[in-house]
Amino acid sequence: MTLTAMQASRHTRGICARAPIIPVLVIHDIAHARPLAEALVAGGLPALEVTLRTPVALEAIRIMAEVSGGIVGAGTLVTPEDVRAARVAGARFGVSPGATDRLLDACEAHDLPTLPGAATATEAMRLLERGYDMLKFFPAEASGGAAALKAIGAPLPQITFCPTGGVTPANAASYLALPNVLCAGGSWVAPADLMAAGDWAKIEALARAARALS
Ligand SMILES: O=C(O)C(=O)C[C@H](O)[C@H](O)COP(=O)(O)O
Repeated sequence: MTLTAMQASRHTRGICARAPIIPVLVIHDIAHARPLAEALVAGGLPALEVTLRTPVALEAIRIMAEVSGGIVGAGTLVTPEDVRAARVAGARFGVSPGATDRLLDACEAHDLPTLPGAATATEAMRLLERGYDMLKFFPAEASGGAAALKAIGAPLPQITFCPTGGVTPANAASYLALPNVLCAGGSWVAPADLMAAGDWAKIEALARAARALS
């Protein structure tokens, strides 16, 4: 089967509607995969983005996909090979910092609903032309933050975004208050030091606090 862009956006929209925050995860130790996913899901954040930035990322996706209640996706999709590997590992959605036709062709061919990245009105319009209306706004803070996204939303209200990159507990609410934002991505719910310490209870508490954002 081949996924259309509109089907993909409908799917990623559903995932983004599940919780206000999608944790952006950088996993170095495969032993962290399962307890991390369990803590985040228990804290109320079911959609998890595992970035393909570490050697164990694909194996982590495989393990986390077994955690009940979670929806595990692959981040940092850059090449068609990333898409294929993410799909084989069991990723149920993809996230990319930007978008190219080759990457989107691969996502559609492999049935991987994807949240493609855009940082400008032109990039967002190109993706909309292709049928994508649920996008990642990246890098959110460096691209002007909530003010920029609000301005983009005025002429392009049909596009919904998941801002990611520099989103923190302090600024998340300013994004989530915008009508064109469904959720935001952030790495703060799974800090490297808490993961290294195996402090899953504290990570669950961070997830719970993120879940309460609106
Ligand atoms: O690798 C990817 O595809 C990404 O998704 C990049 C992430 O969006 C940012 O690295 C998250 O940024 P922070 O929340 O500021 O740490």
